Amino acid sequence: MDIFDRLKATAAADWASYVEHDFVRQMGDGSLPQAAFRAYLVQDYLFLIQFARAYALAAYKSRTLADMRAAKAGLSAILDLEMDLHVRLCGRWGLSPEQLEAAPEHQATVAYTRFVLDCGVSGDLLDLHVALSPCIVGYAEIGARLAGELGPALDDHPYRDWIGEYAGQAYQQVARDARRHLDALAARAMTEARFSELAALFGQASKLEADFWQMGLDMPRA
Ligand SMILES: Cc1ncc(CO)c(N)n1
Repeated sequence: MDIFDRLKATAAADWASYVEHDFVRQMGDGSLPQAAFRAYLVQDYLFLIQFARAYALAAYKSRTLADMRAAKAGLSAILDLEMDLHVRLCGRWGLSPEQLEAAPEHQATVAYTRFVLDCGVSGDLLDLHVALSPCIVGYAEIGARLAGELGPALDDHPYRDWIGEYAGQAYQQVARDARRHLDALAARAMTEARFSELAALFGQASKLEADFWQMGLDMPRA
């Protein structure tokens, strides 16, 4: 069992509230209203801008080149891979990257991103990577699960671009690397006494992910 599986098992209920959220279920069966998906995706763009800062902070907090390269990989996954999806999908709805960047941040976006940034500022590199891990590994898990359930039906599914992106080779590899790096970091920096603190951070980040999905469901109705 790697550190990620241990964290997930310890924060099992919070993890389930995230990866099995109604938003995810509705995205999978195609019943998610497009307005909810749009509201979510615009906020997710703002979320990614803050997460890019969190990876830059991880580079700053790195004392080894290996840690710095892992932070750089996270930063480029956001700037060079993931954000393209948002720009492409929002472009179809007539939204430019400038308009996305200028959108007001929802409280759920502020809460989650600033929580993670604070974990990095007040803690060390392990705290920061633990707080970041539900994001990257969770989306890889959700994407792979939905793609697996849909099989060939993914081809003409309303959310095929999103599911395909997170189930795709490139993203899956980023998540595997992030998971391996977290394990190496824990082997170096974690004491058993610290584990419950880290599990609490992990559980909190998972809850904030669930709140982020919920924001997507609630916003069009607000
Ligand atoms: C809210 C959220 N969590 C995780 C990811 C995956 O990077 C994302 N794009 N957005």
